[in-house]
Amino acid sequence: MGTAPLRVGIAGLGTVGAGVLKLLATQGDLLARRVGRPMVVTSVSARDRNRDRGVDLSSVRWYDNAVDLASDDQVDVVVELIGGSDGIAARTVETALAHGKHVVTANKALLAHHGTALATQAEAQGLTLAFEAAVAGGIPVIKGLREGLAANQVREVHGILNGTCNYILTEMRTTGRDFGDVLAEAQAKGYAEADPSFDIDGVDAAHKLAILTSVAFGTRVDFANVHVEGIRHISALDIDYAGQLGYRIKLLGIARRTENGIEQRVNPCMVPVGSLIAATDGVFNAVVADSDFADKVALVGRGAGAGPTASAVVADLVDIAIGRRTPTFAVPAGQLAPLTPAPLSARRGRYYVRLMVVDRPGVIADVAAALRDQNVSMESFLQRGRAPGEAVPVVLTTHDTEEVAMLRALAVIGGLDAVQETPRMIRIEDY
Ligand SMILES: NC(=O)C1=CN([C@@H]2O[C@H](COP(=O)(O)OP(=O)(O)OC[C@H]3O[C@@H](n4cnc5c(N)ncnc54)[C@H](O)[C@@H]3O)[C@@H](O)[C@H]2O)C=CC1
Ligand SMILES: N[C@@H](CC=O)C(=O)O
Ligand code: NA
Repeated sequence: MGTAPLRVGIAGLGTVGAGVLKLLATQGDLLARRVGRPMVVTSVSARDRNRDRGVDLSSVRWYDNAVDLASDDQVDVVVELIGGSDGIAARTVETALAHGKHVVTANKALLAHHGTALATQAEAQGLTLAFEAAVAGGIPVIKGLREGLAANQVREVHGILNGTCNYILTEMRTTGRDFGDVLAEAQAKGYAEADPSFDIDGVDAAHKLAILTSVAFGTRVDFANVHVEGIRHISALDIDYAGQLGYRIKLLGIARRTENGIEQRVNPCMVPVGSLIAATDGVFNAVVADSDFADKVALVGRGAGAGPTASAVVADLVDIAIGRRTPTFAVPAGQLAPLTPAPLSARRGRYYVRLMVVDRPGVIADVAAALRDQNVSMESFLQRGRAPGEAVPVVLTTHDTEEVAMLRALAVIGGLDAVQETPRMIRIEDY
């Protein structure tokens, strides 16, 4: 350590990279006072050298190839802000570690796929691999879990982990705007991934959940065992019915310890209107950890965007500058346990179902019979208006039931002549 500057190389100068440059330029004095030495950007790499990023880079070394930056001997820490699970981002991080440099990254895709291996590589050399920005943007959720809740056994972590989806669902509900329009706006604001299908298909939230699970439960990062559903099929009709029933629809990530193993899933859920999760709107994320001694702890904040994400990146740089070190995923990488996945079909809980049903006598009796045959008990039933001979929405909610029974009943219901579209099922979580 000492008072020598911490020399930072930044690979990737897009939304987050430019945000980090701006933050370091703005807060330089404050940070130097806090860590006892300056943090200096010595090298950068991006695709377009000529783009104006609002910061003078004339005295900074420029690399067309980020992998070359990763072996620059005037760099102590490589900040990887390119993105992608493989390719250039992975090679940059591996090269940096191989050259004895600490790494800070916001790249959840990379960590979800290679987190355990990279942590092993970093820890073997006494290096830091830090990623606060990778999960829930500016919210200090990794530090909160890993350091703040270090004394606890975590039972469950759940929350809103994708700002783009939450922004879309919020705008659709409050303004009635079209899905595609709102997505374009989220992209313009710098919230979405380079390929926004990662956001709307739930993959980005699943990457983050896989990382959270590892930190919370001391298991190897296991993205392959996350059940993933996105928000493409959520219609204005479902959002409206959710409101009538006293719920909001949110895309949630849930990691839960069960008697069958650890359940990891990302899917749209209905949550009660009065809950913290329901009240978390727009680009905000919320993460709730339930643990044995601390009980429930909730963190809420901006999950995407230049400023909040840069704040998390620089917080990791502060740790490196002052020599504050912890195992990458809370437990030394070599001691992370393999994850035993709990089958999602074992979930017990309530369900919302929407059917598009031809309005004719006897149909509802057939639906009710299919539910009865699987021991699924109905809690409420809604059919508004009549349109004899035409398809009308029919909505029902269930009491607690096993997912496997629900799915069997829906397979029968979906096969009825009078049911016109694939039944839509949304899990209800009483958070
Ligand atoms: N945008 C956000 O709100 C958040 C983004 N992240 C993550 O941060 C990372 C960066 O995201 P954004 O800044 O939004 O992306 P972006 O697309 O705005 O920026 C990517 C940067 O990487 C550079 N790049 C691409 N290929 C390159 C190559 N071969 N060599 C050198 N540079 C290359 C581009 O020129 C660009 O400067 C991703 O991993 C993303 O998932 C994490 C949290 C929030
Ligand atoms: N695309 C992501 C960015 C932050 O991780 C999101 O929308 O949450
Ligand atoms: Na974070």
